[in-house]
Amino acid sequence: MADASADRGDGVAVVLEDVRKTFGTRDARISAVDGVGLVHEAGSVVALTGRSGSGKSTLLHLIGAIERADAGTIRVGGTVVTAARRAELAAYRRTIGFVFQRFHLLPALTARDNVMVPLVPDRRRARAAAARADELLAAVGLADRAGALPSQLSGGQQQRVAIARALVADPGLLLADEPTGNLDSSTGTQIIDLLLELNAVYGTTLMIATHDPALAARCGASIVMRDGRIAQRIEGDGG
Ligand SMILES: Nc1ncnc2c1ncn2[C@@H]1O[C@H](COP(=O)(O)OP(=O)(O)OP(=O)(O)O)[C@@H](O)[C@H]1O
Repeated sequence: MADASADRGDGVAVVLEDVRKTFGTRDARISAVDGVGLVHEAGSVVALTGRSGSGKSTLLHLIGAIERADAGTIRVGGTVVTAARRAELAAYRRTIGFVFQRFHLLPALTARDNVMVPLVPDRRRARAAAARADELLAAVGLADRAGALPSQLSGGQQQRVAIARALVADPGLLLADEPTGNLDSSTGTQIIDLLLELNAVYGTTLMIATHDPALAARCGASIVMRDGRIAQRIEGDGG
């Protein structure tokens, strides 16, 4: 990976207090997140594990302001996400990165243009944005594929582009929802290596929802979710 330590950003802390989210109607309510509290230190890495339906994705969506909590408090760095108004939320969303199981790249755009998508379009800064995209593509091992379309890349390479895109706005927090779920195990291992390396270089706080025990074991800590609650917290060696 290219040495980008000069760019090392500041990860942000994530603090949740009694966060709740239900879906459905009054007759058929599902408590997807049912009173979650946690403190996740700036620059650290945590895996969210637990069975399908235990609330991992919903929790990431609440923290990332993709969905709104019904109750409780979510603080990310200096932003109280649960109290923020629309404009503040829009600004907040630009300060976090998201990586999904399905890479969600735009098929008609090159790798470089996909990475540049989150940057506010500004003709005067187009050259700087392209340079930043190329730097991040180099950091994820794709220096020579900047001009390739997603269809010309393997699954692992597409996920690398998605990770570069998530990092382009220098987020203090990266939320990853099953980032290795669509990849074979050796490619998945490379993606884990990359995420942990990026955390070490940039200091970005990482929260990773995963069914992959190998990934969870390598994070600094694991939170096991059950029925929308935190059932257990396991401190790992982070290695
Ligand atoms: N938009 C929605 N509308 C209704 N119910 C939802 C919605 N999103 C999630 N749920 C429900 O909330 C619960 C938690 O779902 P969530 O996707 O957060 O779990 P998960 O642990 O991420 O599962 P998986 O590992 O399968 O991705 C489930 O019962 C799910 O069916």
